[in-house]
Amino acid sequence: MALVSLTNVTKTYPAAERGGAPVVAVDDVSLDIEPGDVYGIIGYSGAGKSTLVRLVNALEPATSGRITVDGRDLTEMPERELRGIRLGIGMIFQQFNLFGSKTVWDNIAYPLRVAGASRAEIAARVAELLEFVGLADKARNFPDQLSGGQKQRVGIARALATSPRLLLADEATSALDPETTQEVLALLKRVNREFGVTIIVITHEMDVIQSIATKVAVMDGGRVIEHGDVFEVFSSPRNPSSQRFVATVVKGIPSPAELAVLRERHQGRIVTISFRDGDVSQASVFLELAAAGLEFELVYGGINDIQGRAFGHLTLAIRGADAAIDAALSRIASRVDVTEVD
Ligand SMILES: Nc1ncnc2c1ncn2[C@@H]1O[C@H](COP(=O)(O)OP(=O)(O)OP(=O)(O)O)[C@@H](O)[C@H]1O
Repeated sequence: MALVSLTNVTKTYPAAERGGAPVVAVDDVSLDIEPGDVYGIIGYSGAGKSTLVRLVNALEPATSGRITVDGRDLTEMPERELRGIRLGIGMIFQQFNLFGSKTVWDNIAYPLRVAGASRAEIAARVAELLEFVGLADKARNFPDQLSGGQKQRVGIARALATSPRLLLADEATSALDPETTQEVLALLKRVNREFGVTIIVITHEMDVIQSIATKVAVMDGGRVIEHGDVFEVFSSPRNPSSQRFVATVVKGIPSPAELAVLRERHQGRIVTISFRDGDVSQASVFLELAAAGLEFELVYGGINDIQGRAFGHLTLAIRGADAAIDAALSRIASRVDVTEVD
């Protein structure tokens, strides 16, 4: 059974001005998040990602549709029970949201106190979590004595205090530099693997998804326009809008401006060939072109790695008789994706 299940969920906000149109922040979204998933939700600013998280976290009610967490329907649940649901969901934020006047220890202890844990339980759990996030020596420090990465590790420890099954991370690494981002992502991976916590990661940073998510949903205008296995969605996005989004982060796809430069610099037909792990080898493509007597050079390219599986794009300038190029490309296109730039 899915841990989080959304069925035809819509969230509408009233118009900001009188007479204006209401804002449909989440539009008819259906999504299942299975136990153990690290589920990425991506999309440009305003796509509806944060709203979706607030609905799952029961901070706001959906306008229509059904949301279940752990099999329990949030839609009709009284406030008292919703509070219990919220306790079972950890949350980390871009700005960390730590209590500045409390020590690291007290920040992590806070949710346990709210949940009514005993002094001994709190002491044991906080010590365990400090050890887990590698901050045992910072217990008595205050948040403003910590680096951004350390603050987020405290945020993670606090979110895990009540042993939630689900962790929501809303732009949790967006305020961090690339190296610290990788450290925090590695910690989230451990949270998922060692504690079996299901994680929903909201981000506009595709490299975050690439490094930790197993599944991804792409949102645009409140709708989920594509979802599935990260490798599948990133290596062959089907929806034109997700293709544009993916192209901005995937290595090897020239932007329109770069293509214009390539066309100026190189003679011949410009063709991008996309490879996926397990597809045909690059060598066989080059051999095919050479066997057809065509001259070609590699003018742009890149290989991406998503959790050990590779895919990439190579752009070639090919010169020779048009008919020979057409014949070679059609043979190649029967085995890999070929896109000619016109
Ligand atoms: N409380 C609110 N009242 C009115 N409109 C809202 C409210 N919250 C969000 N919206 C609108 O809903 C849409 C989706 O916003 P949301 O914050 O969910 O997007 P997002 O994908 O998380 O964007 P970002 O990455 O910038 O946070 C936007 O048009 C936003 O202006």
